[in-house]
Amino acid sequence: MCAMKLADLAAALGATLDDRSGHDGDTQVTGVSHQADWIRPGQAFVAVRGARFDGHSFIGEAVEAGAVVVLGEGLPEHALCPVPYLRVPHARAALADAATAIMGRPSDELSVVGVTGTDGKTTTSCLALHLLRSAGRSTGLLSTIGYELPDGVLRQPPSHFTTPEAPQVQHILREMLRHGATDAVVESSSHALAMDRVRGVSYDVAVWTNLTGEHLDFHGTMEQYFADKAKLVQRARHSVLNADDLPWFDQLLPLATEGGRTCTTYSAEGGEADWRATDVQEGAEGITFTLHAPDGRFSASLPMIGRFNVANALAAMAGVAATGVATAELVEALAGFDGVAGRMEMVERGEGEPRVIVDFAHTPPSLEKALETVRVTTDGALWVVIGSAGGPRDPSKRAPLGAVATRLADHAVLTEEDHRTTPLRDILEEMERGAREEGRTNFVSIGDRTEAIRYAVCSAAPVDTVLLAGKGPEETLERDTETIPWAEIEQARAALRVRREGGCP
Ligand SMILES: CC(=O)N[C@H]1[C@@H](OP(=O)(O)OP(=O)(O)OC[C@H]2O[C@@H](n3ccc(=O)[nH]c3=O)[C@H](O)[C@@H]2O)O[C@H](CO)[C@@H](O)[C@@H]1O[C@H](C)C(=O)N[C@@H](C)C(=O)N[C@H](CCC(=O)O)C(=O)O
Ligand SMILES: Nc1ncnc2c1ncn2[C@@H]1O[C@H](COP(=O)(O)OP(=O)(O)OP(=O)(O)O)[C@@H](O)[C@H]1O
Repeated sequence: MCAMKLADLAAALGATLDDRSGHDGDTQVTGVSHQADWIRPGQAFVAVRGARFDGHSFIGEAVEAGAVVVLGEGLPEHALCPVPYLRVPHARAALADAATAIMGRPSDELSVVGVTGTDGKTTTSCLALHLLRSAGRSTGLLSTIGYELPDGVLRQPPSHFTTPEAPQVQHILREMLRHGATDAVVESSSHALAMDRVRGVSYDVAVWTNLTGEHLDFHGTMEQYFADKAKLVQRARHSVLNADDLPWFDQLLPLATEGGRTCTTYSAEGGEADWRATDVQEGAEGITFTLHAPDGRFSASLPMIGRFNVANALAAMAGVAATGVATAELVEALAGFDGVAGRMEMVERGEGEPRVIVDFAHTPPSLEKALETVRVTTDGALWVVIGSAGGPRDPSKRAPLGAVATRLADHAVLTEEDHRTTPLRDILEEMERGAREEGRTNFVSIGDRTEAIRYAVCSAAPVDTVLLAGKGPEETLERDTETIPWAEIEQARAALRVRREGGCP
């Protein structure tokens, strides 16, 4: 177990001990958490003042669970803290620094590839993991889909995040090391970069996919969103940048090369870059292209659909090449990639059945790209089933999603997607408004997602494609205050079964 003395922890954080509670510097601190009900005996509780709660109100719960010290930006007047209180300037920074110190700075012993961007982070992370492992590197992964130690078993941290809070990040990196990892791929969300969840991770390589409007409810402006994500590039020894991602590429380039750090560039459009793709041919089962790499030209084959995956493949190859893997090896490994669950995943189908694809696209730009790319290999009509999340999630994307769905598909089925306590009718009306403003009427709204999927699968002709967008691999659906188990791929299979067995209306 990792542990450190309270006095050493205070020194490492540059913190002041509040003498109201007295203290013993020799107390062993065996871990740290921001969440009171996760505290185990001997750990430190960091009281974070958040948007919804003040962590100080959970001090009693944390101490009862065994917290030996509390860290925070200041104990409220008259508040009781029966254990030592360490005053720190920034609670989230202290959370990360404490976790990093207690876990013994695991990332210093790993070669870490970080991946950030609005779309394609998970796909690029999984591609990088596959390429590293194919090169014989013992590699771990931390990503939206969960985390993997080098044994390749997918596990879930105790909260569903792309990048969990710093104690989980540091713990998982330590576990990777304990299981013999030399390399790690860390998908790094903009929230994580903004909220110090990955402070304490020393990145060797930063991979940038792209930046489009998302999460503006949290970041406020595109400039702030960019600045938060750019932190990854500013911290890495080497960066891999997307030359097609304008205007951001031009702003990132100087940041990536500040202070003698290095960078490589890629372009899936065949533009000027170190890694380029030309002659892109999309087939029903995969894509081929000519790869122009710094050390030569190669014929590459990617067993995935979706033209944007060429960009993800280039990003992953350039990122892994920066850790010392030869291009020929990367090209060979790419051809053996199994894909990522819930991202352009094709559902098995029988004779006379439409092609059904499960995809995670849930932003207007990614939906646009998903529909455009699926269109290329669709002989008949294109159907899309799509919803938009409720609760605090960015409401400004609802109307654009309706617009994109009805403009680029022949038939759109608007439905639920984690509407939480937001009235579903309000979300659907926004999506319908977006469609109507485009002058489109090719949609129906069916609130129940199971029924919506069945309707599309039953209505589609054998030459058609049905894209089930938005849920991808997610395992739950949030309906009002209920969270129900969900598996989109099973929903798709069930709908095809209904069709096969003559159960369609
Ligand atoms: C905007 C955001 O990311 N907020 C996160 C943040 O909230 P916050 O700082 O406002 O904290 P708070 O909820 O007010 O709570 C304050 C403190 O009290 C503690 N607490 C709270 C309640 C309790 O019963 N006990 C307790 O100890 C909390 O752990 C926290 O330390 O810290 C909380 C504790 O970890 C998170 O639950 C919360 O995630 C919210 C719910 C969330 O949905 N985050 C999403 C948007 C997110 O992080 N997504 C990114 C990006 C995904 C993508 O790119 O698509 C991700 O990395 O997953
Ligand atoms: N490079 C890309 N550009 C645009 N869209 C993409 C790209 N890569 C993937 N997508 C689309 O975005 C969806 C999500 O892909 P992926 O999970 O890899 O991205 P992500 O950034 O991890 O998303 P999230 O953070 O929301 O999990 C895919 O299903 C696909 O439709």
